[in-house]
Amino acid sequence: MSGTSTGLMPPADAVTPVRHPEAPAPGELLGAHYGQCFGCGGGQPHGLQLEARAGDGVSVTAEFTVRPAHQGAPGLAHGGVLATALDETLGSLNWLLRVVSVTGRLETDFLLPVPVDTVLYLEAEVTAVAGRKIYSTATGRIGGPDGPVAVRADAVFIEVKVDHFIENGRPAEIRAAMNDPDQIRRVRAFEVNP
Ligand SMILES: CCCCCCCC/C=C\CCCCCCCC(=O)SCCNC(=O)CCNC(=O)[C@H](O)C(C)(C)COP(=O)(O)OP(=O)(O)OC[C@H]1O[C@@H](n2cnc3c(N)ncnc32)[C@H](O)[C@@H]1OP(=O)(O)O
Repeated sequence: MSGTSTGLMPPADAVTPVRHPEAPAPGELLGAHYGQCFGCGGGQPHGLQLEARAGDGVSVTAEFTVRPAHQGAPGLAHGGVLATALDETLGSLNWLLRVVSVTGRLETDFLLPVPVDTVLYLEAEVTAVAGRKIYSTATGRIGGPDGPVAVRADAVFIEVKVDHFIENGRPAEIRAAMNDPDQIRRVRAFEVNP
């Protein structure tokens, strides 16, 4: 773990992450966890529409194409959008652990500017688990797996129950999600009785 903040250092009792036996096979597309998610949902026209695939062990890969709606400076991706791409890729590690978790801390290094039309190739892996704390790291490369690293992040995600969303989300969206069979099916991948 190369995080520089104290909260990103796994404690001494942290353990090696274990891929869930029913995790999607390496290479399998993971799909959106929520259709209206700004990071991965197909229902957000200006969203990132990031597509993640299961990797080996507790890892994922993902691709995100930078579009004009994602600009900060002329012709360049906004840093917050790039942080979102890293956050979303790290969040999709949930599918490999079969645990629901949310970002507690995300530390991002921006190493190169990322032009519009770039395909950002992302890789993320869980490095350690300590109780509810899931430590992970990610990189984003320009153009493909052998491209130069433009952004990188270290994170700690915190495991939550599905109730976290039910209790905190706006009621209208929660009701709609609970009435959507696709959404319930996705949640069942994490918990039997959401
Ligand atoms: C049918 C209904 C439909 C539902 C559909 C749902 C589908 C779901 C599927 C998949 C979802 C995946 C979504 C991924 C999306 C991409 C990722 C995001 O952007 S997530 C959004 C941004 N993040 C937040 O909004 C978190 C806001 N924060 C919180 O809610 C709380 O602070 C929370 C849950 C993180 C922790 O609160 P506590 O009260 O549960 O727990 P405490 O006791 O504070 O912390 C537990 C342990 O974690 C450490 N911790 C907490 N925050 C930390 C931090 N910031 N840095 C380091 N450690 C932290 C603490 O020190 C503690 O550690 P010690 O067990 O004592 O050793």
